[in-house]
Formats: sequence, C-alpha cells, structure tokens
Amino acid sequence: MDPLAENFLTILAIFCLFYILFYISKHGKGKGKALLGPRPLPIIGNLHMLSMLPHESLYHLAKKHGAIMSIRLGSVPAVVVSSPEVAEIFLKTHDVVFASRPKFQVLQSIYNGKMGIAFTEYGPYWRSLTKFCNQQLFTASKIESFAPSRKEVLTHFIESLKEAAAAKEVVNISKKVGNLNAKMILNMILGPVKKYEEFNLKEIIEELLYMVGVFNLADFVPFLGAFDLQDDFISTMLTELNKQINPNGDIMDRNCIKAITIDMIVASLDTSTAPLEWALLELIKHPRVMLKLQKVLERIIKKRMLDMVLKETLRLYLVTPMLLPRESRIIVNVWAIGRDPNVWSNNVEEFFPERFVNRNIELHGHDFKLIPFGSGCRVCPGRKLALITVKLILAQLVHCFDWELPGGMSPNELDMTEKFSSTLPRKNNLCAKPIYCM
Ligand code: HEM
Repeated sequence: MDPLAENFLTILAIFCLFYILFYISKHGKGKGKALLGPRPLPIIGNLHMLSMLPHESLYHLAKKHGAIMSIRLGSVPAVVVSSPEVAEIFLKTHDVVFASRPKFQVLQSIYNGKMGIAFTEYGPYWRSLTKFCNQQLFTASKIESFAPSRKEVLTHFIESLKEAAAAKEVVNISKKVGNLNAKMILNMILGPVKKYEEFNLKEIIEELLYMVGVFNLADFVPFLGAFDLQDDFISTMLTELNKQINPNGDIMDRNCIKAITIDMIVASLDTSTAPLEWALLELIKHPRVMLKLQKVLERIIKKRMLDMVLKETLRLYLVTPMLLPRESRIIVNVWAIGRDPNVWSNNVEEFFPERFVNRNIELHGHDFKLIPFGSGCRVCPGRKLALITVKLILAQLVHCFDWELPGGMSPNELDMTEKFSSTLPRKNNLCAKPIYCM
C-alpha cells in the first residue's frame, strides 16, 4: 500500500478508536469512566493473565471489566470486544478502518514474498484477489459443479463406516471425518485426489498450523505441474496467469496463485472438521437432540433442525474464537459473545439447538450475535462452501448411523477439553462405534 495511504489509515484507525471509546464511555454502562481493563505489569503487560486458552481468560476478564476492555500484550495495547453491539461498531460501522492484518514476518518466507488473501493488508491487492475469489471460485454454480465429486467421496466414506459397523469396530471419527473433509475440499481446490495424496498434504498442513514458518510448502507440493487441469480452483486461477489484476500493476503470477492456494488449504481443512467433531460429540451427549434430528432427517423438512444443530455448535465451539488478528489490535472475542447470557439467556453453556426456533439468526456475518465466519470485508469467503460440506457430512453421520461410545463409556464421561491451535479442535480424538440403522 502507498505509505501515505497507510499513514492516513493508521491515523484514521486511531481517531476512530478514540471516537468509539469516547462514545462508549459516554453512552455505555460505565458512563463517564475511562475504558476499563486489568492493570498491566511492566514489560509483560497482561500476558500473565492469559492461559493456554486465551479466549477463555479474556472472557473472564471481560465479565469483570466490561464488553470493551483495554489490555496490554507485552508493550502492545489492544482492545478486546466481547458483545455483539461493540463488535458491530468495529466490524460494520468502521469496518474498513480496522480491516488490515498485522504483518507477520515469518509468513513472508512461507508465501515466497507474495501474499494471498488471509494475511494481506487491506488495500488494492487484497481487494482484487478477494473480488476474483468471490466472482470466480466461490460462486454458487462453481460450488454446485462439485456436487457429484462430493457425493462420490461421501459414498466411499459411508461404505467404510458400514464395514466398521458390521465388524463392530470402534472408529476414530475425528481422523475419518478430517480425511473425508480434506478429500472433498482438496478435490475442489487442487483437482483429483490421487495426485495430492502422493504428497501427504494433510499432514503437512497440520504441521503448518502448529509450526508456522519452518518450511516452504512449495518444496512439498511441486507446484501445479502435478495436477490435472480440470475446472478446479487452480485451473481457474491459471486462466488469469500473468494478467494484471488492478490498475496498480499487480500481476496474478505463479507466486500469487501459490499464495492463494496455501490460504485456501490452510483456511479450509481443520476449520470445517472441528465443528463436525463437536457437533457429533454433542449429539452423542444429547440423545434427545440426536433422535429429533434423525427423525426430521427422515422427513423432507430436514433442513431447519440441521441448521439449528450447526448454529448451536458454532455458537459454543468457535473455530477461530477471536477471528483472525486485525492490525489495530482489536480482538473480537466471538467465543465470549457466544456465551453472553444477555444474548442467549441463562442456559448459555447448554447445547440446546431449539434456542434458534423463531430466531432468525443467519451465519453470514450480518447478525453480530453469531459471527463464526467473521464479518465485514474480511468475512470468510469460503463460508458457503464450508456450510455445504459440513451439513452434508453431518447429515450422513446422523441419518445412517447410531453411535455408541467404546468400553461402555457414558456420554457424560466424554472429554470436552479444547486444544488451542489455530482452529480450536478437541484435545483428544473422538472415537465411537457406528451402528448402521437404515
Ligand atoms: C467451518 C469452516 C470455516 C470457518 C468457521 C471459517 C472462519 C473464518 C474466520 C472467522 C475468518 C476471519 C474473519 C475475520 O477476520 O473477520 C476466516 C477467513 C478466511 N477464510 Fe474461513 N472459515 C471456514 C472455512 C473456510 C473455507 C472452506 C475456506 C476456503 C476454501 C476459507 C477461506 C478463508 C479465507 C481465504 C479467509 C481470509 C479472508 C480475508 O482475510 O480476507 N474458510 N474464516
């Protein structure tokens, strides 16, 4: 971005931040008081107050200090947002001002100098790539054109579960569902599965999510040449190869296509698997909801209950509990918003999908009570694809099978511990015995 424009946006961001803080101190609960927050220590600021699950620590701090709270991450001041009203001010009213991402040095080498979408600063380059993705890759017709490929992968998956059911085997659902989801999505991004299986991409990506920065993906994924050129995302991007994408002279070159591909793969694999695991786990824990869902799936009116189960899962188990980082150090704690009793009533901790009956809350970032995909211009561009994949897999898992826990374990004994990685998965894999029920 032009340095002048960058400076201007920074000044504007600071101005808006002060305006918002002033507005809230005048009109909010703590009328007349300065912005509250826990007292920072020298050098480390409030870092000592954050546990391995920082969204939870921030949630408890916000209960004490308010829905907008100042903290210090070392010497860096940050503002933590924990209510739908304040989230709306940052993500809608002043969206563009807070839309940039911080620069992560370590990512420069991974992306080989050319960034993709997810970690790129807000500006003409990001806008052109996002526009291209929305208009060429994530269109309804493109997603629909992969329905037969999704169906084929799903049929194999169901067959393998049927075999496990016949043999009374316990299956590692986390792993199986992760592989299925990866196959569905990678088919769409890279082309036919056989080709990338050779590179063990799933494991490479998992490692990347943990150890961002220690390898160059291109070494492991001999770029492009290995893939069949069907109408997958890569071949669509290749139609633009070396073309100028905006009047600033940015070019869609190989590195740019590579960076978008890395973004899509990293952003899609575990993100879609985690909600599936959590949803199935909650359904096993709540046979009442499981039965209700199985019954409605037998009838035509299946969509609504499935939607409600998914919304309830995404309310309680946020894949990115604090969205992706924003340059101006705004932390929107969507995990805390999902547990706000003022929004969800006192049974916030309970898995109760029926709370969505007669509540017209959608998942696309317009309703700030539930924003698992973020909101505003940085909203997740893959959300429609993710919702289609997750619903399709969940419906099959529940419609075709009952699930029994191994070793006579009761649902209440299920381990609900979260693991803090970029996608907040369960700490331990979910294992259960499928019982074919068709
Ligand atoms: C259940 C699955 C998913 C969830 C919960 C999810 C959630 C999110 C969230 C919270 C953000 C950040 C929004 C913000 O900062 O305001 C994001 C960004 C992004 N997601 Fe997803 N995502 C999912 C699946 C996918 C899939 C399937 C793809 C692509 C194939 C994808 C591609 C991206 C990209 C490229 C970005 C960066 C957007 C930007 O910075 O402009 N996501 N996602």
